[in-house]
Amino acid sequence: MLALPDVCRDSGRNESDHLFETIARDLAERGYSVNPGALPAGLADGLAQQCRGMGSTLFDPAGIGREKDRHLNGFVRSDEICWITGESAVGQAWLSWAAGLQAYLNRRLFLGLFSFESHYAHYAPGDFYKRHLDAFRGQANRVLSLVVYLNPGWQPDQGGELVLYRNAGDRDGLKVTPALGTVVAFLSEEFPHEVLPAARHRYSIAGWFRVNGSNSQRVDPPR
Ligand SMILES: O=C(O)CCC(=O)C(=O)O
Ligand SMILES: [Fe+2]
Repeated sequence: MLALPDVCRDSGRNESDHLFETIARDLAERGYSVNPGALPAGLADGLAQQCRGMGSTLFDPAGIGREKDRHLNGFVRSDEICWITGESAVGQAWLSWAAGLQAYLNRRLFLGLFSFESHYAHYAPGDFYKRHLDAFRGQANRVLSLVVYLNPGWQPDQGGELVLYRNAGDRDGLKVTPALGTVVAFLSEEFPHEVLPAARHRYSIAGWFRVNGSNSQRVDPPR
């Protein structure tokens, strides 16, 4: 078992409160927030180590869509993923950090975020995820997307950027380098985005906060 004292001792509460406030303000003003190097360093290092140490057998090819609608489509995305369930200390620290963000945003913006799901993603050199939306208005209940990057020493010429388009008509987008500790949040129904191919292995966590989608047919959360 790896010792991860920084992660467990210091959940980065004060540090994170400042970040959470920046994210809340950005979301209220423009619907997205990009924060280079903002994840508490101990947590970022622990997550970066864990996803590299897991070995490829724990990753599955990524699918498109949820539950019944899930299918594989190598034309749209070619990465592989591993859901984070909180069975390890570092997984637990991540989920508790995300729960802190959830509580903060609910207090500040009354978003009514109800559950959170997240996975590690591994893009091998050349892998990509074509332009897409994480949720469709009125259909899904994913409301806020959260991505953090786990790549120390990423160089600008190595590609692998997230391109965040400000609306359906935007063709240029805002490019985000997937460097260690960068935290990105955006409204899932509003911002099309894509992942460009990279020259090196690219590790990240992608997560989604959902509102309560329970109805007479289905009880949330689904897992
Ligand atoms: O890794 C990224 O930059 C974004 C990933 C993404 O768009 C997704 O998993 O839905
Ligand atoms: Fe996405």
